Amino acid sequence: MRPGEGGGDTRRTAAGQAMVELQANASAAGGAMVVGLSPLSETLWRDSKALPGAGASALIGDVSARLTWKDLSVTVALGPGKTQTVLDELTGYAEPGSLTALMGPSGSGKSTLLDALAGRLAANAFQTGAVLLNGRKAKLSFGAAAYVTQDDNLIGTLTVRETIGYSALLRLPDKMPREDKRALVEGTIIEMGLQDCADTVIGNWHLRGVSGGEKRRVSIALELLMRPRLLFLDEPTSGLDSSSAFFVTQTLRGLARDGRTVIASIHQPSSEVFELFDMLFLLSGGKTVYFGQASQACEFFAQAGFPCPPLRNPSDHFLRCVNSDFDKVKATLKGSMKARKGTVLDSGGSQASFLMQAYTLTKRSFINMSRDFGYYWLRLLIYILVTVCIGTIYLDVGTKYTSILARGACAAFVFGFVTFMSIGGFPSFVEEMKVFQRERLNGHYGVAAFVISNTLSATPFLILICFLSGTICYFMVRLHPGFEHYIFFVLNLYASVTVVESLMMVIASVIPNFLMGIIIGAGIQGIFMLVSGYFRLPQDIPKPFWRYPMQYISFHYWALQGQCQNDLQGLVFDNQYPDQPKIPGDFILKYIFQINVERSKWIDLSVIFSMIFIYRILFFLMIKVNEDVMPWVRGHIARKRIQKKDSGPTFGKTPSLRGYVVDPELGPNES
Ligand SMILES: Nc1ncnc2c1ncn2[C@@H]1O[C@H](COP(=O)(O)OP(=O)(O)OP(=O)(O)O)[C@@H](O)[C@H]1O
Repeated sequence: MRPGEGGGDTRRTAAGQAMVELQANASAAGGAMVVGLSPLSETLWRDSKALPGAGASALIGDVSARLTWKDLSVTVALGPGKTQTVLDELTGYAEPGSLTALMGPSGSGKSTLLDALAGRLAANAFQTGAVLLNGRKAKLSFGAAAYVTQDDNLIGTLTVRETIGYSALLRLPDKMPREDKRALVEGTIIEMGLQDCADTVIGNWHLRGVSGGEKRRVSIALELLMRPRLLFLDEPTSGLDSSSAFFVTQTLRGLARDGRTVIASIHQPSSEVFELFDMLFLLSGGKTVYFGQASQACEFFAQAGFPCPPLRNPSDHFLRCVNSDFDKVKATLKGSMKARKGTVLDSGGSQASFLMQAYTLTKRSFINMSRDFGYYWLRLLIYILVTVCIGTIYLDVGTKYTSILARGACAAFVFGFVTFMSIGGFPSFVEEMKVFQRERLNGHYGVAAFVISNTLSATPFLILICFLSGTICYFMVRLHPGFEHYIFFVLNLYASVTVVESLMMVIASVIPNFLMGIIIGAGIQGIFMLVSGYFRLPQDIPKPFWRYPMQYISFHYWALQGQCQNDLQGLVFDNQYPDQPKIPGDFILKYIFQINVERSKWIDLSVIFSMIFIYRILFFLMIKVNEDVMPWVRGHIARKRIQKKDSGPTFGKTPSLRGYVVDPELGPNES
């Protein structure tokens, strides 16, 4: 039995079994029914733009996707006046029910061709030529076509079933009954052969989960939920051992046999994997080397004088040989390009409402955090440990003369270093950010739902962490006695930790890279700490830049100002010498710590809460800017570069295929 399988969830197992039977019945009936769905869902299923055609039969016929591309060229802008032709006048097609392999040496343009066909080229890349869907020019978008990237961006703490289940809730229409969504999830699990690991977690750095091949299949399953008619996969077998690669490709072949059009870029498949492909598009230096039946490629190469030696893997052989018989391919294709005009594929993003998205994202994020040892449990432990250390060092700090500095240092450490530890949540934010980008819950609502869910899901954990560690610290150090002072201390701690989290999320939205994000986050916080008023007194901090505006945008400054007031105001301290009068806290605040006692500590706290709000808005805006504005800016810059290049000298032209001499044993050499 696999970990997590348990055997307790008999209902699910029964549902799975039912789906197998239903699928078998459906196949027996020629695939004429949409398996396991109620009449309402069946109608929704057929009517919905996002769910075009489920099951084998629905895909074949008027909703099938026939993709053709003609004289497709892609040029990328590399720098001022520098461009590169990555794809050079490629022509080809992909039929419904077929599995097409895009093959070629590294850098030959496989991923670029896949991106161009899927309509997701980088902003600095420009495409000419036509990509036709069922004989018409159409923008391929989410829902009509699915794209599985090389990276499996999944949440490591969720099981396979949960991962697919949440994705279904996030994207399928609210009107579809839950049981039908569940049936669809179970059907997809079966379709992708994931039954055995359905209750196993995906896995992450500290959690052993499903295998690499199973992860790939989960990524494909997530895209299949929307029943796309066209499926693009970028190197679906990369990083897999030969048996996993075979199984993944076999699954893709099964999906193609259900009437889908499946196109996958693949580097160097084994002969068994290669045999599973129907069509082969072989590229070299951005040009077509071979396009046709994969099974006839060996013969084609043999006729051209490059027979595949016995026992050699055909794909190895093809990659070594380069054939320039492009005209023949073009002629073969001429007829197929005149295919009758068919249905325009509808596009559509998530069909779930804003509330459903916000609710599902919050629940999923909450479950993820509660299972994520690093984000929550380890952090809780370290917070408690550190606050016990603080409590021991400043134990019963008292009101002696030396306690004045001790109280200030204690506050600076708690609101500087302890809140700084919130940076530990960054890997979790990056993971969620990447999953969000894969899910493409586009539009203002999708982004708003993501931002809200992030805030809501983290709140209970942060409250608990701050309540526990704040209470330990407050009572061990014996800070200013009184309920109001205790509550202020805990709230100030909560606000400070949350504001750091919010800042880190803004950083994650711009730089979704663990190491870089943590270094940048640590740097920003270090600077904020420096101007907090503890390391240099507030009025001594140089005015331009450091005081205005840096000090005022540093949340450490507001947290420390508030806490010092909370801790010292109303207390009386011993003087340096016993014969001198006692020193009131207000005097210390005003003349030693240079704190404005006229301003209420609650105002300081409100400023931090406002900062949390501002950071969340900034988080929303950054995602929108990244989604909507940045591609436009990059595209504009690249266009300018290409225009400059066109009027200047030529650089970086891809070498012509005709410039190659082919040695059947050694492969191509440039002459
Ligand atoms: N947006 C881009 N900007 C700059 N160069 C690009 C861009 N897209 C592709 N290229 C260049 O085009 C060439 C082909 O890249 P592509 O990723 O399509 O190749 P590939 O065949 O998929 O390679 P691999 O098998 O190594 O992934 C490479 O030299 C790459 O650097």
